[in-house]
Amino acid sequence: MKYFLNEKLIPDDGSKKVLSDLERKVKKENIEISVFPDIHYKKGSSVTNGLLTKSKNRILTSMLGVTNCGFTFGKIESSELDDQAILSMSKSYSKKLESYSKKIKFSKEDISNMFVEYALKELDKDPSLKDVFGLQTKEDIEIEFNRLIPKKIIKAAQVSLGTLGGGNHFFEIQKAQEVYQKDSRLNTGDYVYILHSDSIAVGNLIQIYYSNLNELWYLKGLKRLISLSVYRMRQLSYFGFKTKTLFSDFKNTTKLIYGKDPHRCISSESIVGQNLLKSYFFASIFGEMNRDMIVSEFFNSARSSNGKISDLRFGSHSHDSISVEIYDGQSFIVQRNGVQHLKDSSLFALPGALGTESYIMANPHNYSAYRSSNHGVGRIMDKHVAKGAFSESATIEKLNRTGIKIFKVGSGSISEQDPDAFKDVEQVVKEMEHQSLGNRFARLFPICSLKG
Ligand SMILES: Nc1nc2c(ncn2[C@@H]2O[C@H](COP(=O)(O)O)[C@@H](O)[C@H]2O)c(=O)[nH]1
Ligand SMILES: [Mn+2]
Repeated sequence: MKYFLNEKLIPDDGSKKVLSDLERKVKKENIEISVFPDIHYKKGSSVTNGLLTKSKNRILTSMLGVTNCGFTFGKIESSELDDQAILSMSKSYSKKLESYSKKIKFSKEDISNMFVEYALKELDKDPSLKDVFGLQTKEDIEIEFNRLIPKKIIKAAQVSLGTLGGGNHFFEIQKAQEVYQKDSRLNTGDYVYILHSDSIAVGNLIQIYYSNLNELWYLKGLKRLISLSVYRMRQLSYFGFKTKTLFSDFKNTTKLIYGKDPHRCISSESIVGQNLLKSYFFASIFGEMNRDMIVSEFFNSARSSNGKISDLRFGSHSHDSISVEIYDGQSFIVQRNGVQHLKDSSLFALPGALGTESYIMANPHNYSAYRSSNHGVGRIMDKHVAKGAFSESATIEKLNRTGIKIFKVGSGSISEQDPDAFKDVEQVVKEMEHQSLGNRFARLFPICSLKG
């Protein structure tokens, strides 16, 4: 186990036990585990947040989730901006964003074409994936997309593209308080947006198709029974008729969807393993499409009231992923759960918590950390614990005192996001510098948050 943190940053929340169980279970599978400073326990999950696993060819099912949760961030460029203008453009965009949910805004053809265009771009950025996936041309992508992605998922994409999703997803505008490194891209007083969202409905459906359905645990009674039966039927149709791996790769397909062990592994070289990698790749593309859509809609909406305003994008980094990566000339399966894949980017976002300081960090390109860093500070209280510890009104009052303006666009709880449920950002940033995971580039403070 590789630790990129001081032990003091491991909260007393059960994560140590989860880690040792995981280590014991995967010992024989030859999987290397790295732990990052945002480590924390997540109710219902058999792994902690802040984990990266690397293996020659094993897909560890407990590390799979709704793929491409990530941060997209950049500077809002305009010569005439102040806090009031930011608040007014955010308020009008929040109304728009709220009204997007449940509306079909794109045709099936639009969605399929966007998937293919984004896939082409991704493969051009990382040409080694073309060989890994056997996707050399646009036609190859179209064939594999149609073979692996069911109509149900296209429909989900039609409805959800451009929406924020729930939970702790947010779109925040922050103001630079201090810029530590001389750089023409950012000055004190500039405004920065940070968007946190994932592949929402698309990623959720892919995750459910390729799982043993244990994630339906949170449903109760009849609802659970009905959902289980519906999804089992969908899986049987997907693996029996659409991809047919129930016949061509019976052993791995049944291990994947019926196996009880949360830490079961399947080979990435098996037929179902290959399909899984490509399906998660397409789901991950939706995460990117969606964050791009949200950001561009914000700027479109802001332009209607503010004229000259533009997006100076700093980066977009997923922190929940499964990918094939080359290290020292060899390819590996790398899975990240709450760990940002920074690749060659110069900057990355490090949000603190709602109503607290955040940072833009410079990427030290740490090869031993697989060009990765933690994706935030991490919790000291899991969501359900925070919900019990803080009332909705007490958290709102606490946030009001910080001066942040909150525009609610979803039905997520605010007390779950209470700033006191998170680790201290200064302590985490200091540790990141110590571990060569990132260097301070700019310190930010939020003006407003559009909350999912
Ligand atoms: N600025 C904000 N930062 C937040 C908020 N909620 C969480 N966080 C930070 O981001 C990561 C992301 O969490 P995860 O759900 O992807 O695990 C978390 O560790 C915090 O540091 C917020 O509302 N605003
Ligand atoms: Mn996330």
